[in-house]
Formats: sequence, C-alpha cells, structure tokens
Amino acid sequence: MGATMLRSCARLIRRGIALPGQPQSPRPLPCCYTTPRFYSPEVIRDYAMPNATWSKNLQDLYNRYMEGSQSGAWERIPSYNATVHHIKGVPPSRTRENRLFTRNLDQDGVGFEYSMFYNKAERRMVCLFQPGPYLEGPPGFTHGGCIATIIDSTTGAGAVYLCGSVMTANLTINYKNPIPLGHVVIIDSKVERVEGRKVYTSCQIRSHDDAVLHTEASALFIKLGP
Ligand SMILES: CCCCCCCCCC(=O)SCCNC(=O)CCNC(=O)[C@H](O)C(C)(C)COP(=O)(O)OP(=O)(O)OC[C@H]1O[C@@H](n2cnc3c(N)ncnc32)[C@H](O)[C@@H]1OP(=O)(O)O
Repeated sequence: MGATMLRSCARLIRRGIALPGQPQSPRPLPCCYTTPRFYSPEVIRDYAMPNATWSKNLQDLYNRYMEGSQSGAWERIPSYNATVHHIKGVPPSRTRENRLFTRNLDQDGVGFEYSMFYNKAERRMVCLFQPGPYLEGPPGFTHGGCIATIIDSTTGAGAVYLCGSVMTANLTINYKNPIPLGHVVIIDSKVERVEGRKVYTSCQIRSHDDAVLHTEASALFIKLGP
C-alpha cells in the first residue's frame, strides 16, 4: 500500500469510516462521505459493528454471540448500506444512489441499530435490535411497520443464507406487546421447511432478558431463478 493510500486510510478512520476488520468509530458518517464515488472495495463501513449509541444490553448480547462465533456455532453477518453488500461472496461495492432501507441514515442510533448472527446447523438467523427514536409509532414505542421491516430482513436473511436469492411472498405478524424505543430485543427466526421454491420461516421477538414476548411472525419466501 503506497503512502498516499495510507494517508487516505488514516483520514477515513479519523472521520469515522472503518476499514475492513477494524472496529467501527462511533462518529456519525457525514453525508458527503456516503456518495457512491467514495465507496470502494477497500474502504467500506460495516454497520453491524458496535458504535457509541449501543446500550449495554445490546453490547452484552453482541459479545455473547461473538463468543458463540468463536466456537463456530454462530456467524456474524456484516451489514452495509446497499443491498448488494449483503450478498455473501460479492465484494462490497456501491455504484448507485440506492440505499438499503434499514441503513439509510447518516446518524448512528436514531434508526435501525442491529446486528445479525447466523447458525447454519439450526437454520436460525438472530437479530439483536435496538430501535432508535426516529422509528416511533405510538408515543415512545416502535412503529409496527418498522417491526415488520426488521422481521422481513431477519427472516429474509435466514432464507438467503440457506437458499440463495429469495423474495418475500407473504408476511404474517401478531403484535403482542409494544416495543419501547431504545429497548433491546432479540429477533429469533428459523427456516422451518423448504418445499420446492417455497421457503417457510418462523420468527419471535423477545426482550433482551427473555421476559417479554413482543411479536410472533411467519414469512414465506420464494426462491428466485439464477
Ligand atoms: C442477507 C440478505 C438479506 C436480504 C433480506 C431481504 C428481505 C427483504 C425481502 C423483501 O422485502 S422482497 C420485497 C417484497 N416482496 C415482493 O415485492 C415480492 C412480489 N412478488 C413477486 O415478485 C412474486 O409474486 C414472487 C417472486 C414472490 C413469486 O412469483 P413467481 O412467478 O416467481 O412464482 P409463482 O407465482 O410461480 O409461485 C411459485 C410458488 O410459490 C407459491 N406462491 C407464490 N406467492 C405466494 C403467496 N403469496 N402465498 C403462498 N404461496 C405463494 C405459488 O403458489 C407457487 O407454488 P407451487 O410451486 O406449489 O405451484
């Protein structure tokens, strides 16, 4: 790596943009640095890594699953702000203005703050989720559409990791207890069965301490052709 490249990397780190394999700085990402020309395979932010807005509960859960990933049971899923970055094996790149819905804000902590872990043996995708203040529905609580979004994303990621490209055909949700903004919940999803192109998943959202069942859901994904 040349001296110019090293200087640019140091500048990026100071400005809060992580290089692959480096811890994420808590500093918000200024929008001038989220323009497509700025993204390259060498320099890209993984939003699924801890930042300063994470509560102790979220950080503790993340650490617990990271320990699980050391034993090989769980795999941490990186998360970028364009859908293409979610596809395993595809080098991160960003060539369009489009942004992934759940990663479209330039300020940490105000929207969808989450990290996913995959357990291949159990066909489970778990999402540790801390809804920020911009996700309000009823006063002080998370909007039901945001809950649907994070369920769709979690169950969908589980279906993708097992079966490749899919699209959501059906999503059924029972909202049982509201999710207070800022509270950490665990979205625990599982691929129940695969029948031809149909991938059936189930999902529960529980509070971080397992005391409250917030939501139950099921989703059907259809495998797409090559
Ligand atoms: C790490 C990566 C993370 C990624 C996370 C992604 C999460 C986000 C995912 C999304 O939000 S996707 C966006 C929302 N979904 C859509 O916009 C989908 C719109 N619908 C479609 O594009 C098509 O209807 C669809 C691709 C789902 C299916 O069309 P196809 O023409 O490919 O399939 P077809 O209609 O032939 O149906 C195939 C089988 O599925 C069945 N099927 C399709 N839709 C169904 C449905 N709604 N309910 C029950 N069964 C359904 C259908 O009966 C049939 O069963 P059989 O094989 O037994 O005959």
